[in-house]
Amino acid sequence: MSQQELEQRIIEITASISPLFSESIEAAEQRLNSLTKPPGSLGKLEEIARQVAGITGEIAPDLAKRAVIVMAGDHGVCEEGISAFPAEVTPQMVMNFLAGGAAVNVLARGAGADVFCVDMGVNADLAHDSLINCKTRKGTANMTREAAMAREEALAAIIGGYELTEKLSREQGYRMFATGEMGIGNTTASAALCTVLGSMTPDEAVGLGTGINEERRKHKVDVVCRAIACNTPDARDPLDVLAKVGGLEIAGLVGVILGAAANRCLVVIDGFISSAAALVAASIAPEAAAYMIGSHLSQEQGHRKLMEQIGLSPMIHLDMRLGEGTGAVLGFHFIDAAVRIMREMATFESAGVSRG
Ligand SMILES: O=C(O)c1ccc[n+]([C@@H]2O[C@H](COP(=O)([O-])O)[C@@H](O)[C@H]2O)c1
Ligand SMILES: Cc1cc2nc[nH]c2cc1C
Repeated sequence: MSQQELEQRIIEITASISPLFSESIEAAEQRLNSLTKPPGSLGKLEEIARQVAGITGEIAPDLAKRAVIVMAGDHGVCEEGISAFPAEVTPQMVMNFLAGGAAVNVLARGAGADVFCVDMGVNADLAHDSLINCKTRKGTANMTREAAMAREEALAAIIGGYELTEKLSREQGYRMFATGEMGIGNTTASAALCTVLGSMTPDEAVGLGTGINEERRKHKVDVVCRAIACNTPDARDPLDVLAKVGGLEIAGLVGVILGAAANRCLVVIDGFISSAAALVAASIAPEAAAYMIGSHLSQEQGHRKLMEQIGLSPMIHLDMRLGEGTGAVLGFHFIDAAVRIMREMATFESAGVSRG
């Protein structure tokens, strides 16, 4: 596809995302109020139940087909010494995902989810039967010196994530997705996205990532400032920002989120990097935000403010900061709980319990 065709495709995708079904939200609300509990007493589970109904059009949908999509990509900005780990961990962890040994594999098995691992731009030649190849380039450029990627590359990566998600939904019946990622250096790119597209200062957006100390965090703040000064991304054009200071796996996740929303699927958002992708997706297509469900609050310091800016509230607080989709997959358990409440709870009428 030419750049013009890719741009046109994004416009079409954005236009295809519909608001939630309001009648189904009302039906869910009525059902919740008929169940044997004081109104509203199941808190966020009730909110989730209404949102699930609005997304799918069903009060208690079958969400057995669920997947976590782990997008992997490398970051040229690692040259600046912004991570506690070397860049070669990205391809090494991809092989670990494919072997089933990473945290996300374990938690996905516990939540009945399938793991799809995608090479969006790992800086290595990887070959494995189960690896989905969506590589646009071998890692981004060092964004303190030039744009992380060309606009066309960012567009192609979004479309890659979109098409994968659409295919999984339409051809294989997946109805619930978790966003996952792996990319040494990607908390730096995410912090830059939050600074330009969110209303955060670099100092608020930059955290410790995989575990740097405060002195290195200060240096990371300076790296984010230099990347923004070098590229002057246009905050009114989220695709420009994504291309200049984002990442290939982040672009892939933007596509996953848009693909889920366009196909009326739930998309459960993981930690800081996934939420940065969610911010980009909501900046491109505001209607997509209604399909997002926040999972956990990451320890990465910018995450709380980022979630607030997207309008997401985390279901769980477990002091995690791993990424991979681990928090999002745990979130599946709470969505299952909300659906089960809708399906199995007795009503005041059926149980013969008096209303207040
Ligand atoms: O999801 C999070 O909130 C999160 C917070 C800190 C680190 N990570 C993971 O750690 C890697 C990025 O950290 P860093 O320090 O290399 O920028 C990347 O692979 C992420 O999946 C993830
Ligand atoms: C080992 C390791 C596993 C990860 N998973 C996601 N990010 C990660 C970063 C490191 C360093």
